Parts: sequence; structure tokens; C-alpha cells
Amino acid sequence: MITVGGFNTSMDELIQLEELSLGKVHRTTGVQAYPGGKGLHVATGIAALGEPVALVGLIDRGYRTTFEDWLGARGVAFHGIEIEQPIRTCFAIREQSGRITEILEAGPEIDSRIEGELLATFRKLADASRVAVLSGSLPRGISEQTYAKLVESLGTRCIVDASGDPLRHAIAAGPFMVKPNRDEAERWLSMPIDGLEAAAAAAQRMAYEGIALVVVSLGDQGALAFSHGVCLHASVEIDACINPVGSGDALVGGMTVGLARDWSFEATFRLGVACGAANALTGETGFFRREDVEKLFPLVKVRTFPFSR
Ligand SMILES: O=P(O)(O)OC[C@@]1(O)O[C@H](CO)[C@@H](O)[C@@H]1O
Repeated sequence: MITVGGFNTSMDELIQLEELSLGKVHRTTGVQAYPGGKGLHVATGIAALGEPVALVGLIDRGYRTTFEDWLGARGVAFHGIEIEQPIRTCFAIREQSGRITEILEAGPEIDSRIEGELLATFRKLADASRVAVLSGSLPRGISEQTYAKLVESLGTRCIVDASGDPLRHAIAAGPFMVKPNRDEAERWLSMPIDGLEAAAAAAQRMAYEGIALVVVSLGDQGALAFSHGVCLHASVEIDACINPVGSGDALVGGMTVGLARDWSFEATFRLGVACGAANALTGETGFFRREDVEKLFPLVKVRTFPFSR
């Protein structure tokens, strides 16, 4: 089994507009709402590839049935820790041009009792798993060291996809894999990442902190992966980018499956990049079709990135 900690669950609203102009009144051309949060997308991606997966996250009474039904239908065992306050809403505004603007609510503040339940549930499941994933922002009220402490205390290989201080602390704790995007890697390095060379340098520096596998996702430039002195670049062309929100989560889901199956570095990375691209082919946020992944997998161009510093 694989366990995903996607503690700060959300309802994701995808709002479609002709064009966004700051300070103006807008009328929508479409609105869709989906259960969301980075960890939830990672878990549904893992399930879509056929691996048993559990997701641990917050839930409120109003949305419990929606989440359980939605996740159950996708093959994810949901361990929702119930809170009194509503879970957060995250908005993605998609303009006709395809440009996307995200507005993310911080979410409810939780107390020590809920934190205890959340972490105990995650630890128990993760300890019995082949791989554990910690993904997304932490709920307010939880220490920024939480991911780091979990990484240190678990006997399972851990993958962390986070940002800011939770990422910084987690990197210092030495998880098996981290997957920052360009912005997150820039914040960690306090330096701009203006191309593949700089992304490779960032990945190498993270790896030197004691991380076996570092992947930096770079949007339409693909992704770079660094492991045991080898740097790979991978990308794949797709016909139309419909909704790229959640592509990083899909990449993490695919790589988690590759790791759980003990695939090679190259095959694991290829699967991750195929999943990330497949995610952009559907309108639903953080969702891909397995058949798209199967079509894209052989088309992903993976090459050794000539890099030495
Ligand atoms: O605040 P977090 O957890 O870091 O990110 C939340 C979020 O942007 O991540 C997903 C897309 O990757 C969406 O479900 C959600 O809106």
C-alpha cells in the first residue's frame, strides 16, 4: 500500500472567464467544483495507475459524504479527520487564452487534538506502507516542522512536495524524494532559476542535503531529476493543454508508483512526466486518464542532462 498525507484538503473551484481584469466585475462562462488539495490529487493519480492507496486529510461534516463517494469511486481509501470548521476553498481562474490564476485559501486552524489524530492516523498507515507521500500546505496551527518530524520518525521511504518553511525543514530531515516546482526551488535557494542549467544546479544542491531523488517540475519545459550524480531532463509534447492545475501532483503520483514498484530511475521519471502531461489533457483539476498515460509514456523524451558543477 501507499499512504498519502494530504492534510489540508480543499474544495477546488475552477472558474472560467473571458478575460480577467483586476478591479473589474466579471461574469463567469462556467464553474466546476471538485474535491482537491495536492495530496488528494496524488492519491487519485496513484489509484488511477492501479496501486492501493490511502489518503489522510481533514474533512468537515458537510463534505464528508462528497469526499468519501468521490474518492471511493476512484479507488482511494479516505481517512478523513473531522473538524468543526469548513475545509478551505481554492480557486483557479481560467481565461479564454488558457492563462490560469490561482487563489488559495489558507484553510481552518486546527487544535492539538485534531493534529494528534491526523498525525497518529498518518503514522499508523505510513508505517505499514511501501512509500509515504507528504503533499501540500500544512493546516494552520500545525508546526512547520511537521513534515520534517514525520520524515525522521517513519521507517518508510518518504516523498515530500511542499513549499516554504515546511519544505526547508523537510529537506534538512533527508526524505527519499522531494519535488519542488521552479518557484519553490527558487525560494529554497534564494536565487532565480532562469533555465535548465540553474534548475539542475538547484536539484544537485538539494540532493547534497542527503536526498536520493530530487525532481524540479518546470511546467511546459518538462522536469529535471537528479539522483546519485545523474541528472535527467524529460518532456513530452501534448496536443492541447486544457487544465494544467495539478500536473505537479500527477507527476508525484506517477513517480510514487514507479518507486513502489521498484522501477529504474529513468522509468520512474518517465512515468511521472507522462502523468503530469496527461493531467493537462483533461478539464478536471488534478485528474488524468490511465489510457492517456499509456499513450504518452513511450513518447516522453528522457535524456541525460549534461551537467557538472
Ligand atoms: O495550498 P496547497 O496545498 O499547497 O495547494 C493547494 C492547491 O493549489 O493544490 C492543488 C493543485 O496543485 C489544488 O487542489 C489546490 O488548489
